[in-house]
Amino acid sequence: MQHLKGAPLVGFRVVVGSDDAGYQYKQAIVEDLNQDPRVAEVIDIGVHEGTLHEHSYPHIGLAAAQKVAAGEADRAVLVCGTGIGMAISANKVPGIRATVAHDSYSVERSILSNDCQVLALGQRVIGLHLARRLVKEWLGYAFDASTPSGAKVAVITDFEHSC
Ligand SMILES: O=C(CO)[C@H](O)COP(=O)(O)O
Repeated sequence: MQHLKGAPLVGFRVVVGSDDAGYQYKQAIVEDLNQDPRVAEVIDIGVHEGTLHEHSYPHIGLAAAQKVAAGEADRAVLVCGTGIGMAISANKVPGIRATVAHDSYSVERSILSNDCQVLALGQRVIGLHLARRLVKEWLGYAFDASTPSGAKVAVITDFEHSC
């Protein structure tokens, strides 16, 4: 992902995943991201039609977060019934900051305050149009480690490194 101050963000590699309860929204989000000029690569890690029940939210949430932590993707968007299980799972991977966010302000702050790489959404909680809009907005924000928020996020990173 390229981030030149003041210029639009481009070149995102985004992992997208869901369990069976988030499959419909995941498909729509994959389609949107494939059309988004800011996105260089969409990595759909499932679930897929025909194997909807093969993997549950922890499998997908952990696998997506591992890709981000390994530097194979910049961000991940994950959908389950509530988003909660995906966020909990993704947060177990060292270096990952994942959150559920179902409103514009929280989506904005999840990047600008918290440098979250993972956005989790609940298909059983919000409407499809809002989910799609939130993902679009989410790609418009970049964290700036030189702001006061940078030092706060660094406390979390330092703690992880000390464990
Ligand atoms: O929302 C979920 C986890 O947070 C998941 O889609 C459904 O989980 P379940 O209620 O345990 O089936």
